[in-house]
Amino acid sequence: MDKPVTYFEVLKWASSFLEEHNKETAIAEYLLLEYNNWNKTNLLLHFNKEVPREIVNRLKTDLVKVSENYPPQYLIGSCEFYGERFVVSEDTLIPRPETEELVELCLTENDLTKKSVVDIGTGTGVIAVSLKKNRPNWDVSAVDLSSSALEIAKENALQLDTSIDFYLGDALEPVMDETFDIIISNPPYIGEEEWPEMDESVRIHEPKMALFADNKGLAIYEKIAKEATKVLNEKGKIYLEIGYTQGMSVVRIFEEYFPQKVVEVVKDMSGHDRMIKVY
Ligand SMILES: C[S@@+](CC[C@H](N)C(=O)[O-])C[C@H]1O[C@@H](n2cnc3c(N)ncnc32)[C@H](O)[C@@H]1O
Repeated sequence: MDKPVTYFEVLKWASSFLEEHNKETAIAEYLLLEYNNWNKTNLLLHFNKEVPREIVNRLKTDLVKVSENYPPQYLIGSCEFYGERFVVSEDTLIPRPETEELVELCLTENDLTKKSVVDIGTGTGVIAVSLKKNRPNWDVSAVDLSSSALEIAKENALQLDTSIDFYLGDALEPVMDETFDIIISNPPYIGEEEWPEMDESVRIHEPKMALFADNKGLAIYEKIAKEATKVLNEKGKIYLEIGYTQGMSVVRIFEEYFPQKVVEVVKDMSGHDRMIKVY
């Protein structure tokens, strides 16, 4: 890789490097697109063009880190979510496509009229910011237990020109003197016993506070349910992301606290139980 190379050649070389290290070969294309701020068509149009030396060097360095299980999104420092670009850091969970489905569900079921909304465990702020972007009349609050994650969320809200009230604290505790039409959350829901099965890049590099909850990952739902009884408006709704095995357990928790409401499991695009809707 020391003599001039084309994008085609560099992609081929990077893909085989990743394959040798049991990593997804698509990461090579992802990195090249991100460095250049290109889409796939731009890359195709550059296939036979020479790659600048600084890009070859950056790719080499980054591929070594990826081979050591470092998440590529942290190398780039940002990622796309629901059509917008969000800053990410090691202090925040990397937003997942399943969470875009949670945002989509909430937007599909709720119109533009003014509503008060709270996002619990906002992380990068992806849920809160995406809702505010698409429903400018909503008053959106967001809570996180991590002050460093909250700083990233504030930066994203500012960059994406959205006004959100941020609170540092535990679940709904900082907003107990308010009431809400919608409570939404992608909380930490992994139980400690699932730890060994998790991908090393997640285990080592993503923040534990964003991943784990006690009692097989159910403790946070219990806390949210209990506190929500005090702040959810009579006709209010709750939208939650869940682990794909947790459907019935989370339904039982919310049925206990909200016996007057319907509690439903919603599947994601892969057909897994992924969300809970309380209405
Ligand atoms: C699974 S991440 C979700 C981040 C972001 N909402 C997303 O969907 O990408 C969970 C977030 O909840 C925060 N968190 C963990 N326990 C919390 C608690 N008890 N109260 C508030 N936030 C909490 C973590 O710091 C983390 O940012």
